[in-house]
Amino acid sequence: DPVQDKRALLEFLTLMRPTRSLNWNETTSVCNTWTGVTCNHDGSRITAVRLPGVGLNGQIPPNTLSRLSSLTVLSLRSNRISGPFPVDFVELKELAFLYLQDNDFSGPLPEDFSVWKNLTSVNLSNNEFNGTVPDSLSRLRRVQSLNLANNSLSGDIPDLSGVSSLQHIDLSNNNLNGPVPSWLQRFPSSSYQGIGVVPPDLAHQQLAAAPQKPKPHFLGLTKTVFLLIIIAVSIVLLAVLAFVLAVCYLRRKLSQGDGIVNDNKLQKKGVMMSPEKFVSRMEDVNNRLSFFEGCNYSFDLEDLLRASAEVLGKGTFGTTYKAVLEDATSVAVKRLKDVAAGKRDFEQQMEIIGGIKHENVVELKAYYYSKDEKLMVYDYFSNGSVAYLLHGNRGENRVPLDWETRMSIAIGAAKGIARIHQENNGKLVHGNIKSSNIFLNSDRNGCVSDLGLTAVMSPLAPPISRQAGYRAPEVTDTRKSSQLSDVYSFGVVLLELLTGKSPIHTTAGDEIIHLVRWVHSVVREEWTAEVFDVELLRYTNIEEEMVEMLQIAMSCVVKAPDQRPKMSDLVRLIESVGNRQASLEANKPKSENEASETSTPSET
Ligand SMILES: Nc1ncnc2c1ncn2[C@@H]1O[C@H](COP(=O)(O)OP(=O)(O)OP(=O)(O)O)[C@@H](O)[C@H]1O
Repeated sequence: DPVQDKRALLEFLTLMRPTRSLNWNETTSVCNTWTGVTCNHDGSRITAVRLPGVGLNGQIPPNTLSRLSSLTVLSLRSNRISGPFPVDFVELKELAFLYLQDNDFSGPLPEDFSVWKNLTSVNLSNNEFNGTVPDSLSRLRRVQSLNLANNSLSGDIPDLSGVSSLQHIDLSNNNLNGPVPSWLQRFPSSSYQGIGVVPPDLAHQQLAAAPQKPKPHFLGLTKTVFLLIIIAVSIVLLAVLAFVLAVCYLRRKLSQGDGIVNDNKLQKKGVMMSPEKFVSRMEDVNNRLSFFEGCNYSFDLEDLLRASAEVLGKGTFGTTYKAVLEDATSVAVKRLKDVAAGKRDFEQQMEIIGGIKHENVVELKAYYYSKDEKLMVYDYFSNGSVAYLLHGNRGENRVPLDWETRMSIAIGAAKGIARIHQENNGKLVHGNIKSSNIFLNSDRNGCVSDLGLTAVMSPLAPPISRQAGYRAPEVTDTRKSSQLSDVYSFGVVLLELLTGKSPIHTTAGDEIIHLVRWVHSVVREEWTAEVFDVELLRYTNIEEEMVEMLQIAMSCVVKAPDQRPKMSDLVRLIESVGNRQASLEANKPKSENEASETSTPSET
């Protein structure tokens, strides 16, 4: 245990005396048991303290938190902390995420923000900070999100046009001088609404020039006007009261409802929930987002609920949302339905999945399990899935998916699946391989997502499942998936890459086509060339490779599972197709090489 850090936190706790009791016990392990505290890998230092809505009162005692010199995340939001911004926070040199919003801090902001070189996200909104916005903010190089809204800041808006990392800023509802600078105008207008856009001098001049009206006094009004005003005010008050009662009623319903998260909450933008209430409910049952080691995210379940969310799609196992967090990070959150496994089995499976660190497997960053909700959190892939790249955006401005990228997708996905098959003593099954679960990693190679869920879900029979086109014939329900049925599904993805067609699609005459059967029939008639995507016909010198890839794909989708190749063999085979083409290219005479490069559109 980090003894010094632990002592600093205990002193902080004793002096702050939160109204909600924390399980911070001198005799227990700070890294393993203390609520809201995270340590580094070897447990030698505390790196994150998150205490939102625990009823902290009064000023932060000096020389307590500031001794946690390895702290990167500090969240004390939604408490009743008062007093000035703690000057000794300058000691927290590693600080990257600082959340002090929704407190009663007052006084000026720190003058020199540049002492926190790693600062990535700062939220000081909803306090009573006054004074000016420090110029030193413009020297931050990593800051992505800055929220100073709803304070009493005044003076000029500093020039942050050079802070290229900035993705989100909110200066709204302060007394800052206008006009709104052009760099700020590239952000949504809500970022600067309610700041005084007229310089105070000008405002004075305008006031002086305006004819001064005598101040009305209610005793000077006629009786009828006075009565009318009273009636109007009463109606407004009644309406407000009715509204407040309705909101309270709805909130109660929600908190008693059958899930911590429901579709409405996730779909509505910026959903607010009383932090105190929410946190207590989470911690009562000791439910928190479980992050995996090495994950550099710093948000909690409440942040997820407050994030703006957009439905990406409904799949076999649930609905996936894109959530944009306060610090502008986007994550994909999969909300599972019909989980059959109990908590321990679920957690065990998540640990297996989250333990896989491979460039061709989409990393599970965190998960959440409660009786009513099961969530999985991944990085968000802004380019969309392979399904989107192949079948989406078929309009005029479609960017064709070139052959090299298709090969990189195939090789990457094959390596990812082969890696998954090594896990859990060589027994782990992906169970849901399809093009919407394959993305492009930073090297533009395929990487696979959504693995290992069949083991924890209720069984799904073929007619219900949307996996139909990818499912091997022997799989009668999803729980019977095997590594060899993964090979079949991967073969269907290869066919998709080669033909550009979805696994089940309809023709112009509404005939339903099953891709595997269609390819078989075309090949049987020896019209092999007909199967390939017309988009690929623009490239020269790739026919041989395409035919070899077609043979590999066909070997995966044979009916008898034991005649299918293993994933490790497939990696070798597909790589040899790619490598051979590369070496052919390299051995060509220079002029020829220049004239016709593989996967370069021909000049037709
Ligand atoms: N990490 C992610 N980043 C971006 N988009 C994603 C991410 N994960 C999933 N999606 C997209 O969200 C949509 C819904 O995904 P989801 O996995 O819930 O369903 P699916 O892939 O259609 O079916 P299944 O549940 O059988 O996998 C799909 O279009 C998928 O490509």
